[in-house]
Amino acid sequence: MRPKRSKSAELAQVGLAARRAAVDIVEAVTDRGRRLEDVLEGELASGAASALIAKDRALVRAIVGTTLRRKGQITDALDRLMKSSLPAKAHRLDHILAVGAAQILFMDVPDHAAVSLAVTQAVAEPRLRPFKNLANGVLRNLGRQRDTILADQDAERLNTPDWLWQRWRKTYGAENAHHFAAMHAIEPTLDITVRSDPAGWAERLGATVLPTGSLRLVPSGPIERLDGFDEGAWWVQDAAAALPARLLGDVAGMRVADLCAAPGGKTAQLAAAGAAVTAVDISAARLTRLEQNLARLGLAAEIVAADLTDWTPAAPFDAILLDAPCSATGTVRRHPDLPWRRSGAEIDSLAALQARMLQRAISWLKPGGEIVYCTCSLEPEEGEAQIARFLQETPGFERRPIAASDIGGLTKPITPDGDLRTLPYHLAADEPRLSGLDGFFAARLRRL
Ligand SMILES: C[S@@+](CC[C@H](N)C(=O)[O-])C[C@H]1O[C@@H](n2cnc3c(N)ncnc32)[C@H](O)[C@@H]1O
Repeated sequence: MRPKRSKSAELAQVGLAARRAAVDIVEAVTDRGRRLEDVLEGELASGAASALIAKDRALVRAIVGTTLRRKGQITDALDRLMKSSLPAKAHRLDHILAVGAAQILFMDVPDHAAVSLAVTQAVAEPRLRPFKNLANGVLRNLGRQRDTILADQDAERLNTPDWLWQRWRKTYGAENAHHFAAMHAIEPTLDITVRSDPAGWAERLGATVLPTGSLRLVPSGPIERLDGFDEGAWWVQDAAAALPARLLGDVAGMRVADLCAAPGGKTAQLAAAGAAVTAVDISAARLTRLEQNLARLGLAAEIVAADLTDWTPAAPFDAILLDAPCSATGTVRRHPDLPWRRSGAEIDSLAALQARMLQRAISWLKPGGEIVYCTCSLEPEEGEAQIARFLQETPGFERRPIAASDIGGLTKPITPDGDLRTLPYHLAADEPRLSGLDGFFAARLRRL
């Protein structure tokens, strides 16, 4: 007969699987530079977390998110308590300690549980076993000294790697850099774009209608189970990401190119508004997602898998949206892994690619037609400076300034030149969790 396992032993087993999965994910992101979204998807589908139920999967997400959002503070706190760094062969223990520290410092997990689960993981790995007392001592001390350590830290500065901090300080000033980083510590809400009846859907989903028309909610449970998902009434899209397509105005009946379209949030907006959309992207895998998204929403578009730097359309367009590939530094709220996987070295080459794409795209526009250029970056090279240079060097185009009425009456995200510049702390609400926007830049240009 199989020996009966006690309820608490089973719970400990589940707790352990969740922590193991969290450590695997943090290791893949920080040591191997993998994207958090991809690793999470893989782990939950077939890795250590695949057997977990929804509640425990959510715990894995929460632990990993906290470990990455608070990475700087966690490293600083552990450094204060460890006399020397670990030998290379025990490097995985750094991740086990970080995941333990995230729970002790920032999560509603009893200290003794976080400590014991970390020590159990160390004991289970022969290379780490000799360090089990160290792990135990450091994490227990962390629990004791939590308040003193946290009070002594500059959280925002620590949680932003140097490359990003220096850039933001130079462009926006230290105070703004602090404000950005403060927003990055908060797990953002779910923003969705509805096809119609925002007020009705807000009521059904318990959401708020933002001034820009997007809905904002804190979902309980998986997104696919929310009301209206299966019937294609809405799609997930940050409220800032929903603005660029709106800048094209009424596109009903127009031929519109959505360039760099996948996974299709903006394609869906344009198609839902009645445009005949040609959606172009280089990535076949991402276009498959775009196709699936459109199918769920009951929307259609011409889908083209092509590299924009050598593709040419058969006929010109009435309007174009170019959502160019970029450093994505405006999306750290939703991608807390990004600052730790990037170095900023890619920004100049991305800016050069964006300029090339923009120059090609404008030649596909009918006279009098408009193009919206946008990036989800906070870096001026990919936004303001890009457009300033474009207007200086390209005759036959003018900026059509963005007005507050184009973006639901918001005035803060409009630059003196009339471009859109959303910042992570825009759209402040009383409740921090309901505040914030991704950092987007957009400019609207007209062919004369
Ligand atoms: C910011 S994402 C687009 C997001 C999308 N517009 C949306 O709203 O869902 C940038 C896209 O550019 C695509 N891309 C990158 N280089 C490209 C190229 N040379 N030609 C076409 N697409 C490219 C990427 O595959 C990626 O899907």
